[in-house]
Amino acid sequence: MTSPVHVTSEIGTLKTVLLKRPGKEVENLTPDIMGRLLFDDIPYLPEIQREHDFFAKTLQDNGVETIYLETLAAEALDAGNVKEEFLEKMLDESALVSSTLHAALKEYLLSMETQDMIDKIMAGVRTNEIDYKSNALVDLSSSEDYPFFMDPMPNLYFTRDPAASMGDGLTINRMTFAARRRESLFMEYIMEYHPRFANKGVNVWRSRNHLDRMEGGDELILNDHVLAIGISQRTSARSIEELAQVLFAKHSGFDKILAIKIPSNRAMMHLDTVFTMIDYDKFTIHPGIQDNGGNVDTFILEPGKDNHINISHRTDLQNVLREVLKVPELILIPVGNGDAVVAPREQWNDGSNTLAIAPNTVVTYNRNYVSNEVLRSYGIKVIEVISAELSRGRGGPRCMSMPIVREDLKK
Ligand SMILES: NC(=[NH2+])NCCC[C@H](N)C(=O)O
Repeated sequence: MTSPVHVTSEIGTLKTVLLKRPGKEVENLTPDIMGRLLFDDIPYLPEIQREHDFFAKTLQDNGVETIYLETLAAEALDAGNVKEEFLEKMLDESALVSSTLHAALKEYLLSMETQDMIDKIMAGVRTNEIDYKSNALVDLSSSEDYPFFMDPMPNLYFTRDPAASMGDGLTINRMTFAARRRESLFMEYIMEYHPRFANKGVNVWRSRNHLDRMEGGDELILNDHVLAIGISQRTSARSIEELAQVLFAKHSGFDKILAIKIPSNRAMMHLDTVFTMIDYDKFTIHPGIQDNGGNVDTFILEPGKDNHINISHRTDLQNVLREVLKVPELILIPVGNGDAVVAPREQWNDGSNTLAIAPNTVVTYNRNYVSNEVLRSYGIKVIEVISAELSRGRGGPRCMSMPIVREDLKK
């Protein structure tokens, strides 16, 4: 039986991708909370939706099936008859102050159609939506008028992060920040109950029930044997080692992981903000992750004797990639042409966050025009999408897409 999840590279022709159309959650941001919710500005909803629809249409026009997180989530709950169970878990994870509020929100949300309930949970629940007066001391004594009972989840349109396809399976991730932690619950239920995925042999290599963090923006599938995973603000070294244990023991097909250490800061939160694969022998790179000699700390994890993991340390990333990919030459293309102003500007707007939809063909933001021209000068086919509002969330085409099926690469 072929698995409904199948991704053995970053660049194989993209067949099916998971998206989330930005909804009210991106408008439920205020200057007071946007920093905590990992936004730098507040998108204009009709425009961000128009841009996202354009992104989806671009993928469809190139033969990609687009499926939507919000739709699959509602279908999964109905198919599994688990609407109430899901809601209970979601409320448990929503930092509610009291059990009476829990009960009130449960009644409010459960009375909705499943799709409306999902959309509402994603958008957030305002305090003025239900008639509820808290008698908890924390509320009675609080001088702050916080407007939400349940916070919005504005980062959901970055479907790449809460889960990541890997071979015939995926990781469902424990997210770093509380602002995004509930997001991966949707994927857990989709894999468990949606008829497209449930009981179809999809391996969950790592579940969200871990203490250590991992996010899909750090997880790159270099080929059917080799992964690159960022040690970053969002993914810990420990979780990479834990994942390696599982992948090596369970005959996943993956027998090498390059753990690439990148600076831990907001601009470079995930490996895919500074490094993405474009072709068999080409990558984008933000020069900011290399030292003056072009070095990057890279650790190679491989299966050793008796379930041990052998780890070797290298700094010559370019050579390491050339060796593991078995290509005669390997090209690292600098975002913004490496210019001292253009590179950090375009990287900030995800100039190196390319989404390959086939070898040598990428989707990128139009605003990163310098990087796009550099890519074209290497003979790469660059398909641009509009990006004024989408980029305000600090994620690009790769972050906004979670491949479900890619064609295998020809050997
Ligand atoms: N794979 C990525 N680079 N995702 C970008 C996610 C951006 C999001 N605002 C966050 O901070 O989490």
